[in-house]
Amino acid sequence: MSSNTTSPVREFEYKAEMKQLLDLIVHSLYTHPEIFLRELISNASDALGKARFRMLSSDEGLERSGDLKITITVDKESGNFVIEDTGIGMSEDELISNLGTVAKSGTLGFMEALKEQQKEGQRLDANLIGQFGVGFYSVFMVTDEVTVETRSLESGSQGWRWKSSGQGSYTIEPVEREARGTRISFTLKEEFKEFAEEYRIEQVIKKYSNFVEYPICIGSRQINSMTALWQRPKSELKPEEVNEFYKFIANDFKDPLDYLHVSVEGAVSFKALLFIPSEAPMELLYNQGALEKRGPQLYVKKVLIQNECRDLLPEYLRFVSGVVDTEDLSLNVSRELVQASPVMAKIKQILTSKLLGWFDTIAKEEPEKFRTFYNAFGTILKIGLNTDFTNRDKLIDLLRFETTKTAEGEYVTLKQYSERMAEGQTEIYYHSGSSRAQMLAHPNLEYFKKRDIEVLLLSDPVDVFVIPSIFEYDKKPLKSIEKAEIDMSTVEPEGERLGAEGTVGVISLFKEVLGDRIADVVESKRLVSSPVTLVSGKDAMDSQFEKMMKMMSKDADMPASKKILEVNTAHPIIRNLAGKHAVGLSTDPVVRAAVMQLFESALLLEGDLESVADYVSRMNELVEAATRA
Ligand SMILES: Nc1ncnc2c1ncn2[C@@H]1O[C@H](COP(=O)(O)OP(=O)(O)OP(=O)(O)O)[C@@H](O)[C@H]1O
Repeated sequence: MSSNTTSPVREFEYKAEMKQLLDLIVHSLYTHPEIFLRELISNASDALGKARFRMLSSDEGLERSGDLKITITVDKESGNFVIEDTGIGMSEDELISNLGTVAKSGTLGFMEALKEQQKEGQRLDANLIGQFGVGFYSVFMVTDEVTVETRSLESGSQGWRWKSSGQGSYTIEPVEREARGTRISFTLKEEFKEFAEEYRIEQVIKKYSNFVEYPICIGSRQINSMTALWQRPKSELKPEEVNEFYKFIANDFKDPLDYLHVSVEGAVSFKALLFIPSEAPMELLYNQGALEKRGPQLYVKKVLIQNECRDLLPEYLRFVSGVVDTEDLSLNVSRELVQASPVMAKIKQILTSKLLGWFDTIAKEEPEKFRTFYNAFGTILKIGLNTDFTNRDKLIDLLRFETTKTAEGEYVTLKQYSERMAEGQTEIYYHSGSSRAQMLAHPNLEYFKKRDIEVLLLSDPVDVFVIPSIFEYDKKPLKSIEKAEIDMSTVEPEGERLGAEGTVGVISLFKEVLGDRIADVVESKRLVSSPVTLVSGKDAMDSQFEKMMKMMSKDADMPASKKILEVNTAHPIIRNLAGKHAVGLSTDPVVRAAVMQLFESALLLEGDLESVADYVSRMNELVEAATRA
């Protein structure tokens, strides 16, 4: 390509603002220098998109020959780098306005952001470049001089060469250029010669531009093997292909549990391909806080804008991975603008509702799959109950519970529970504890077993935070069975109850021995076969909830709130103690030890017994007394 000798090379000065910007790019950006390649590819892909559009929308005067593609050619020895596209190209005026000035509104924002970072003493991140629409200039991070040769796709148009060292000026001259589109060439600075290695370029392409919809070739080899799957109609998606895509974007080695293809046209338009992983990712298993940083990838017009976009889904749905691609945002939108954009808010709202609907469909149509899903992500979903009030009812219907009437690992919904409640039952009962076995052994269940009333068994630690906040389902209040307020019509205990006098006596004995370790002692209506049990007062915290609070609080010595002790006045032990009291043996050490032991056994069942040593030594005293000749 020779320069046209009849036209002089014209030199242009950059404006002061532009000089400042270039200076920042050359001297201040340290992290992610590979961004330059993403930016050049993104510009090339835009240019190809515009060319395709022009070709589709007008018939005449355009050069249509050749494929729409991007070709990269490198020379390892010299560090020469060339990227060429067959896109729309630029006229002289376009070159001047596009590559010579900073007319973009994003640029000032970019400089501000860089200055902010600099103030905070951070290493400046080239990633910012893409967010502010000054992508082309990132090339000055890796080279001292750039040549752009370009020719517009209008038939018979003149070719132009633009050249700059990014210092203070650039030159433009006409050239003879046969090919349509743009060719950008430069020599890499010594420290960036890695980008003249094919493997390195391939890495960067795979990382940022794998789903650009035009071929990106190094020489004649196409690197971006996959197309933008989400852009295809759902019916054309092959499961193997979709699985491969998932593994690539989610860095998972297993196939996803399921995927959802979304295509929305209307007030906002976007396409999405979303995945439920087959297992909860490690980082989420141990740290739900990690949700905050996750999110699907955001593409704008098939160009990757953000890898983990937090604004597309509410936190409790961010275990879902995938891609969202919209035409309704501008490519050079900044992160702050993405966040504040009404487009994003709308997409988030639509996606949330689609996802919840999808989970519900899985539940109805593929119960086994739903069980796997719920076991892995149920706990995370529950976060939504206290954060997403718009979708609360949908979330409540997705909840699953084991109950006293299900087998282990079998679930019911609140709807099922409520529909099979016996006549006369007006409340939904739950019991929380650390395991199913421990919960089933609890004396507080005796009443419900005897009356054949189903009780939800909550063993997920987060349940105690979320389930009570449901308050009621289908107008039926949810009640913890350990609350003293539950209205229990008397169920017949095993054996005969004490008379009024005996009851008053034994209660006063318990009160006197236990003193301020207990809030109150009352006659139990719920116990059938156990002598005593502990319950919480109407306004007291549920004991499981209290335990969680204690675990989370720094104050490990936080005292447990006092419980109400219920005594079963038909139980032989209680009757015996009433007898001792009646004959004036309240101060007998064995009687007192027996009372204390009953109380501490109840604590033990709750998991609240503090001194096991005292408990065991008292037990030995009692055994000794019982075995005394
Ligand atoms: N390969 C190309 N072919 C045609 N025009 C190009 C090419 N590269 C850049 N341009 C033009 O130069 C302009 C400036 O590019 P630059 O990368 O600085 O910003 P941008 O592309 O608008 O923003 P961003 O890089 O964030 O998408 C582009 O908008 C485009 O008009």
